[in-house]
Amino acid sequence: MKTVIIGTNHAGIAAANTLLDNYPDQEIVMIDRNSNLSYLGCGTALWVGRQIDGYEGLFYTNEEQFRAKGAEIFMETEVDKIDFDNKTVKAKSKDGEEFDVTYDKLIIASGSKPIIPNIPGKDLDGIHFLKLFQEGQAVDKDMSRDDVKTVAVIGAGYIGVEIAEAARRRGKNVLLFDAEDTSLASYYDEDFTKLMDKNLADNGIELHFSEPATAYEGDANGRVNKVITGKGTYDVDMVINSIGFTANADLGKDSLDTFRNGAYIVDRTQKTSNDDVYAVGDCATIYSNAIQDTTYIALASNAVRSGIVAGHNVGGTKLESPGVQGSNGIDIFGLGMVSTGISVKAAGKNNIEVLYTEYEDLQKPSFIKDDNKLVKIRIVYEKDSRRIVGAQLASREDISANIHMFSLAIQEKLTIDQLQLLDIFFLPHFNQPYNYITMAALKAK
Ligand SMILES: Cc1cc2nc3c(=O)[nH]c(=O)nc-3n(C[C@H](O)[C@H](O)[C@H](O)COP(=O)(O)OP(=O)(O)OC[C@H]3O[C@@H](n4cnc5c(N)ncnc54)[C@H](O)[C@@H]3O)c2cc1C
Ligand SMILES: NC(=O)C1=CN([C@@H]2O[C@H](COP(=O)(O)OP(=O)(O)OC[C@H]3O[C@@H](n4cnc5c(N)ncnc54)[C@H](O)[C@@H]3O)[C@@H](O)[C@H]2O)C=CC1
Repeated sequence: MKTVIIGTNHAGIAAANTLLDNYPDQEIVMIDRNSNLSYLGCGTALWVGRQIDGYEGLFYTNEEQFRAKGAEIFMETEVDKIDFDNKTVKAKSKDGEEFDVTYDKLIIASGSKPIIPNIPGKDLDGIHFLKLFQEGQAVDKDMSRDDVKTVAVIGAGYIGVEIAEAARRRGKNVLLFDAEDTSLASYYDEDFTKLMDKNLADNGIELHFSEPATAYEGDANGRVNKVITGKGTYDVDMVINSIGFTANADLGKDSLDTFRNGAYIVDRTQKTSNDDVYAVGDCATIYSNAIQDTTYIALASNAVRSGIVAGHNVGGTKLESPGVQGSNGIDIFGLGMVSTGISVKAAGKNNIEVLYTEYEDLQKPSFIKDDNKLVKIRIVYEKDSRRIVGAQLASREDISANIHMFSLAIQEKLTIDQLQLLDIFFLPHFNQPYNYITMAALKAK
């Protein structure tokens, strides 16, 4: 059996390793247009903000490791067409050499691409995106220029907030713009986003919300020097666009069923509408247990899991994904926030009628004087069924591991009432006897 994998980043790597490690008879061909693989984009802001020594540790594998396992791997090689009828991938190397590769099964792991704001001035120098390692390098280089004093970040989602922090840590004036009236609007409800907005402002980031950029202007050398919005004109020396990702799924768009954003629609085994073609990671849809429907969530965690699922199914072991909750987290200037499932706001957008319960308390009993910070929790549940559909937590303590339990609760359709008397251990070094999870659940109407 010969399997071709297009795209060798997180999803493609997970599929390839699953096949190579578990199905020795498989012939694996991996193709990627990039010169590197396994780059953890999540580390870009840490590196650019000088919170880690450099970028070297942000790669967790390389092409030699795949060759050693027996795969054939072509880097800097672009697939420009797939002939689904003849089960052939048409590829072109960086030297212009064109060649065909046939397959029995195909796994498309072509990922996502940043959404480009289609506004005047979008092609000026000094305007950046943050997806590839090379784009991180370009941002880092530009930020090292002495004449770059003011950085505009367009989009205050996860990438925007993280790179705004990094630019501030590099001593820049930072202007953060978003079309919504808060940061992180698609992940948290207002009570939580307000905490992050204050945190950003307290650390010197100038917030411009409900203020999308409408144009960029440049100097005589063609370098951006102004951001224009409906509310004003701002002098800037550099722009970073981070207004979201969309699926990079052009290769199969005329042959495979696609979602409203173009992603390949897949079933729980990652199979597309073609029996011999699987799609994994950011180029594919995913099943959300919170909304109980197919959706699109671009995360490395989902990419890895979907790659494992596809690998086993292609290898011959039927394995269905349990679906996801879109669990995610962020840490900015020491404020940590984690969420899973849907917020109250997102429930409204999905026409799901919900209630919520919340609680705020110190992590540990008040007699613990050191490292004892406030924790804010909100649990969102469906009004009629009382099924838990989301949770959000914020603290300056590391409370991140709590979110996994809520992820499991959503996956397993537990109700808010089942949480009330859940056995949660107590030790003052860690937590309180009247735990905030228990207290929030007991308060649920
Ligand atoms: C700055 C940043 C920070 C992030 N932080 C986090 C985080 O903290 N947590 C988290 O879970 N997620 C995070 N993400 C999201 C995460 O990186 C993506 O969800 C993940 O990369 C998706 O993996 P993927 O393999 O599906 O796609 P991609 O990473 O997009 O990889 C797709 C691969 O396909 C190749 N390719 C595409 N088309 C072709 C073609 N025609 N021919 C050959 N090769 C092709 C590309 O070169 C690429 O290597 C972050 C993303 C960024 C950019
Ligand atoms: N910590 C994590 O888990 C991280 C995850 N990622 C993932 O990578 C993907 C891409 O990240 P982002 O680009 O930050 O997307 P995002 O979806 O997190 O945020 C995009 C932001 O841009 C705003 N926006 C949209 N159009 C706009 C416009 N025209 N003008 C101004 N603002 C506009 C939105 O309101 C939103 O706040 C996401 O799926 C994200 O979850 C990225 C970084 C870190």
